[in-house]
Amino acid sequence: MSHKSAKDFFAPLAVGAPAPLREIPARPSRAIHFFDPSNEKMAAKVPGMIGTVDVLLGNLEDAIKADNKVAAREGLVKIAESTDFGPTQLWTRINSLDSPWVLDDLTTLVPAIGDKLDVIMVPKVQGAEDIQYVDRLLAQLEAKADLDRPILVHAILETARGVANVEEICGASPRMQGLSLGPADLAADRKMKTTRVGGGHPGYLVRQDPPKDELGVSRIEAPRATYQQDLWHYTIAKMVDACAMHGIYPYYGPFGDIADVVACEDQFRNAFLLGCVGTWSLHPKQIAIANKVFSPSVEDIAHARRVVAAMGDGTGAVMIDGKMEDDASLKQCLVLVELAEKLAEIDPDLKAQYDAIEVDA
Ligand SMILES: CC(C)(COP(=O)(O)OP(=O)(O)OC[C@H]1O[C@@H](n2cnc3c(N)ncnc32)[C@H](O)[C@@H]1OP(=O)(O)O)[C@@H](O)C(=O)NCCC(=O)NCCSC(=O)C[C@H](O)C(=O)O
Ligand SMILES: [Mg+2]
Repeated sequence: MSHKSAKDFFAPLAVGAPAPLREIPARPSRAIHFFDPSNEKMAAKVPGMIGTVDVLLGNLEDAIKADNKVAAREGLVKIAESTDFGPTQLWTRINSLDSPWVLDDLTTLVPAIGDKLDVIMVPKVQGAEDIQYVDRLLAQLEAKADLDRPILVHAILETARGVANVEEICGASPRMQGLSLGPADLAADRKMKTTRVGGGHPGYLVRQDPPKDELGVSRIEAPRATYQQDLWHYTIAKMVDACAMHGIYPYYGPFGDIADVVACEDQFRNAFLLGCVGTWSLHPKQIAIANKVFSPSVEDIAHARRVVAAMGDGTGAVMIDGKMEDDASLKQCLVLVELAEKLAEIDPDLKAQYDAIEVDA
């Protein structure tokens, strides 16, 4: 595969297109809330969600019936034109690049609402060539629409080839904002034997070793604890590393068991701890879960601030509550403190909680 030379990487791909960003802003995006713009009930809820969710995403791809594709696209244009999104970002998920709808998605949305769209999510990305196609087309459309800032691109990791090519996808364009896991399509593409949209599976487990009898013979029929494992650990970790390497942002994806808010929270928290900055929300009740999980806890921020205060210039080692802290733990604490500061800028409740923390070094 040929790569652009370094000097051309940040050059606009069309005459008159806005200059690419050199750094992707770390805007809070704990929940990317999906809605169907062709569904009147859902669309009616959008204005009331502004300010309560970091990202609203008008979905045009899977979950939208073929007969409603045009209505969804037109519905999104109408909503974007008539709504002030305030602090909430507006994203869309376009149809897949091999579908009959995607060209009209892009050629309709960019001229009509390109100035309001922050990020375009591209599904089923297979490799750098998919991002480069969208990159050039967006530059042409942005130039034609006289936009003054580039629309960013987010890829969904939902094919085996996409996972294998994850690093080149992240580095394919300066528009790349981040990646999400698409566990349902990925499971199908990999021929995993599951039927769910994200989350765990009771069959994916390890079992405690068997106890032995008095002669030292293993009693394999004895009751033994089993521990369910995370089907998505490998892919999320791979995605997090690729994103971190390229200065862009990793997200978990959908959790389809809307009723199981407990397991949803667990899955989101695993992703948060591994380095993801947010997740998808498919139903209004998942927004609060995501906002809670992807905001550092007051306890973690209190501890992180103690470490920052105690470490002074950042060199050497100190003991806090019986544990050694040094440059490496300080850097972890700074990740949390900086995230808390960003979130406090847009979330007054969190700001009040973080401001109430007293640091005794
Ligand atoms: C999952 C749903 C189909 C459930 O819908 P419903 O049965 O209507 O739920 P409720 O009765 O509990 O809804 C209560 C009210 O809330 C409104 N509602 C529901 N969902 C949303 C929403 N996402 N945004 C705004 N408002 C919403 C209902 O209309 C009810 O309103 P009212 O009657 O006036 O009280 C539904 O939630 C849904 O379709 N969600 C989105 C699904 C989606 O986007 N799926 C695609 C993403 S996942 C994916 O693509 C897989 C991925 O790519 C992969 O490969 O892994
Ligand atoms: Mg999918």
